[in-house]
Amino acid sequence: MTTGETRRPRVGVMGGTFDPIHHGHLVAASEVAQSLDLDEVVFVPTGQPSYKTNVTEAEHRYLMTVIATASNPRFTVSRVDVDRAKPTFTIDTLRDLRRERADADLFFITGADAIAQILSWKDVAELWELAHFVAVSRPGHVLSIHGLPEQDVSLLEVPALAISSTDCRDRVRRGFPVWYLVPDGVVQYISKHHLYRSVE
Ligand SMILES: Nc1ncnc2c1ncn2[C@@H]1O[C@H](COP(=O)(O)OP(=O)(O)OP(=O)(O)O)[C@@H](O)[C@H]1O
Ligand SMILES: O=C(O)c1ccc[n+]([C@@H]2O[C@H](COP(=O)([O-])O)[C@@H](O)[C@H]2O)c1
Repeated sequence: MTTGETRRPRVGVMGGTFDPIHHGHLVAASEVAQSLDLDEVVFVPTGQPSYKTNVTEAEHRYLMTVIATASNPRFTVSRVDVDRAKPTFTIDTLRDLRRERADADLFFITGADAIAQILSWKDVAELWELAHFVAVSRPGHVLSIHGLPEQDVSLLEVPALAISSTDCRDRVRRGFPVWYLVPDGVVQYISKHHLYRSVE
């Protein structure tokens, strides 16, 4: 960059169902932000996820995401997917964020399990034009760029946290603690709103 040129903001986008958000999500976003020198990471809870059924009400998942990210000045939360009255597809997420952040470069963050499925995502050819994709390691999943466009996808090893939302929900349902798997405020939110007590 020559003197006088302004740097384009570098914005990470962490999409997820976040049912509930846990420390695996937060560590992934933090590590990518550090490694790619991001100015901000926007967490985007899905509205109605396209491939998951029986998820918790979007407003609860959104509020838990706000609570979990509140203490990090680089983390923000977007309602673009929660407020869209149709199933969530990343193509729509990125189109909306591009409109809002026309001056920024977007970096969509996924785990190793999600990137392995990406070729089946809606309008995948256009996804590469809207953002660079950063896939992070996740215990139990192979992190691979095989079959993906190398110029559009980066891989990053992050500290291994064997945490999943499925396991957190299951622990709450069985009466086991989720302290230290999810942020303290999220533990309290789950308890206050009696989430995950029974299988819907
Ligand atoms: N422990 C983890 N380490 C690294 N990446 C993760 C981890 N948990 C989730 N991710 C990634 O975060 C994104 C959002 O994940 P999601 O909200 O579906 O959580 P999950 O734990 O996979 O949920 P569930 O168990 O309900 O399927 C996905 O790209 C996923 O791969
Ligand atoms: O666009 C798609 O076709 C698509 C299919 C599956 C998942 N995604 C996105 O991948 C992210 C993680 O999804 P999930 O279901 O694992 O929480 C989230 O942002 C989803 O919107 C996107």
